[in-house]
Amino acid sequence: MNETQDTAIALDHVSKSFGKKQVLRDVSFSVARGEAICVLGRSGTGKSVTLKLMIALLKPDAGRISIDEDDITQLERKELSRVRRKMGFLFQSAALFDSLTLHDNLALPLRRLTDKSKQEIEVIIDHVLGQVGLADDKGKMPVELSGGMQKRAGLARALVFEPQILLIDEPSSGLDRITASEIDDLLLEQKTKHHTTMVIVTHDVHCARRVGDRFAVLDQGRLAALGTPQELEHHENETVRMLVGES
Ligand SMILES: Nc1ncnc2c1ncn2[C@@H]1O[C@H](COP(=O)(O)OP(=O)(O)OP(=O)(O)O)[C@@H](O)[C@H]1O
Repeated sequence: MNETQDTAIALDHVSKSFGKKQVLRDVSFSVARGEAICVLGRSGTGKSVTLKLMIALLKPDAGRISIDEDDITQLERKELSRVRRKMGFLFQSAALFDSLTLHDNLALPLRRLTDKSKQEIEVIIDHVLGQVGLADDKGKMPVELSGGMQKRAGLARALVFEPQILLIDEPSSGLDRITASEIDDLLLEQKTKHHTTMVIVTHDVHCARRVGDRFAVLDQGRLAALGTPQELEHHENETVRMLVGES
């Protein structure tokens, strides 16, 4: 397999500004199929923006962003939907619809975006809720779910389309250490069992070390370092060493 076939996501000289503020500066890195990359960096350094660029919620000012062989910066809306269908997203808030039960939150995208039968949809919902340990909670409203359960529900919703790529922003924010580590377990299982490619933005170095194969460290909008935790522990940049070191 050549390098292109083996690459799920590639950022190639990507820059992004908002008004006069330059957020990302000439960032290039790629994520191999089945690899989990954790994006680390201080607050406001462009981690979430990087994730949003990867699903074309934002457009770069310069550079290419490829998902498999598609440069998503050049795609029309219809083509973009085809590419996005391969991807699942879990953002900081699980973003469930408050007026729908957990079951209906999962059923809605399946009804809208696929021609699956009612029965097939029920099978998928039971499967993903079982995967995240919420099999008994499908009748609950989002407000009845704890923070950890909401994260798991968000993950379940990201999984309904069996995505090849998962983009996750802060999987453990707002969770206690034990609940956070349960989320890490789910991500790890998704990676090992389903070989899902993952990009995880996190401030939680424990999560990063458990789930991430490599770290991409952003510092003031530049890619300051890319490598395994072991490779980065002795990096020349002190910010990198502090971010990847176990506290
Ligand atoms: N849509 C937007 N419009 C204007 N500025 C934005 C927009 N999105 C992000 N920014 C700015 O870009 C910068 C980087 O934001 P981003 O959310 O990527 O940071 P981050 O590294 O994820 O931070 P944190 O760790 O605090 O979540 C910030 O200064 C933010 O204010």
